[in-house]
Amino acid sequence: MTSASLLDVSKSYGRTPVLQNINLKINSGEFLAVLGPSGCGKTTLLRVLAGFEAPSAGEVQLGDQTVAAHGLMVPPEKRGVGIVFQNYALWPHMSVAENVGYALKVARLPRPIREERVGEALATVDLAAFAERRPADLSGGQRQRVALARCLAARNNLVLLDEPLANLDVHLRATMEEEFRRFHRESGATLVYITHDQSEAMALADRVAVMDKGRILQCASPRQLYREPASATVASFIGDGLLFPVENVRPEHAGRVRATLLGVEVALRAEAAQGPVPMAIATCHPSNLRLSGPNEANGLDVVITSRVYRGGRWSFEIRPHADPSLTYTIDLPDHGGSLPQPGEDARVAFDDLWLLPEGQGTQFDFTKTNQSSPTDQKKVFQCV
Ligand SMILES: Nc1ncnc2c1ncn2[C@@H]1O[C@H](COP(=O)(O)OP(=O)(O)OP(=O)(O)O)[C@@H](O)[C@H]1O
Repeated sequence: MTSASLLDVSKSYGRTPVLQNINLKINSGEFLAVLGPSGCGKTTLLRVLAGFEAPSAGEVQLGDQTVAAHGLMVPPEKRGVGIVFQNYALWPHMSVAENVGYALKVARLPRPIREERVGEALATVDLAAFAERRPADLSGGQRQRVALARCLAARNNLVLLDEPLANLDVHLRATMEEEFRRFHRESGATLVYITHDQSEAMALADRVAVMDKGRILQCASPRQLYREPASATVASFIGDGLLFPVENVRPEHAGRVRATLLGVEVALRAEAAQGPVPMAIATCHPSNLRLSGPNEANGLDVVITSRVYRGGRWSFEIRPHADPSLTYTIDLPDHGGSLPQPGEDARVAFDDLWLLPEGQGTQFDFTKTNQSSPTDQKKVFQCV
C-alpha cells in the first residue's frame, strides 16, 4: 500500500491557473473520491499524481518518495501507479489476458509468473472465462473489469480512476460500484477516484475531496460532508442543502449555538470553537423540515407556492413570510393525512440545523441558491 501527498501543488497552463495550492494527503489503503464540476481540475490533479504533468509549484510524494518537486520529475512508468480511464484504454489487437499481462511482459517477468498473476487477476474480477477474447467482444462493464485486472496483475499499490463509470448505463454502474468496492477490499490498494457524480462518490469513498475552480473546498468523510459542510458551496451541493440567513449567533455550550433565523429563535449544531457573530449562514437538508402546528413555538411562517407528489413523499416549495424573495424546496413524507395546498399558509419547524463555520452571511445572495429539487439527485455540481 502507498500513501500519496500533494504539498502546496499548483498547476497553470500559460497564465491560466488550473490547480491552486492543493494540499491533500491520501492515506495508505484509503478510497478517496475527488468530486467536482467539469473543468474544476480533477483530471489535472490525477495527471499530476500519475506523472503525466509536472506541477508548476509544490511537491508530490508517493509513500516516502518525492516524485515531483522543483527540478525533479519521476516519469509515470517509474511511479508504479495504475490508471483506469473511462474509455478503458485497452489494446484492441490483444486478447484480454495479453492486455492484463502487458505491463508484466514489458517489465520482463518470467512467463510462468506472468501467467499466474494474470490468471489470479482475471479470476478476481470474474473474467477467467474471457481470457482469450478481444476487448471488442466484451461489454463496457467487462472492459472496465479488464482495466481493473491490469492494475491487480501489476500489483499497483496506488490506482487512479478517472470517471470509470461515465460510459456505462445506470444498471451497470450499480454493479460496477460493487466491483470497485470488492477491488478495493481484495487488493488493499490506495484508490483515487475521480467523479462528478456525488451519489457515486458518497457511496464508494472513505473520504471525498470536493473541488471547485482548481481548489479543494473540503475533504472529509461522506457523512461529515453531509452533516457538517464547511462552506455554502459544499452545503448547497451535497444532498441539496438549503441555506438560511441567521443573525445574532450565541454559543450555548461546545458544539451548540442559538441564533435568529428569519425572525425565529433556533438551536443549531456548530463547530466546538464557534464564537458569537452578528450574521452567519445556517444549513439543513430538505428532509430536516416538517410541518408544525400553528401554535407550536419557533416555527417559520411560510406560504406554500407549489407541491408535487413524488411517491411516498411530497416536495413542497415554500416562501417565508419574513422574506418572500427566498424559495426553499422541502421534502415531506406522505402519511396519508391532509396537507396544505398551494397558496395556503403553513408553519414549518427545523429538526436539525448546522451553522456554517465560515461566519459570513452579510454578502451572501440567498436568492440564488435553494432552487433545486431534492428529487433531481443533482448529478452535476452547481456553484452558488
Ligand atoms: N493541456 C492543457 N492546456 C490548456 N488548458 C488545459 C489543458 N488541460 C486542461 N486544461 C484546462 O484546465 C481546466 C481543468 O481541466 P481538467 O480536465 O483537469 O478538469 P476536470 O475537472 O477533469 O473536467 P472534466 O470533468 O470535464 O473532465 C479546464 O479549464 C481545461 O480546459
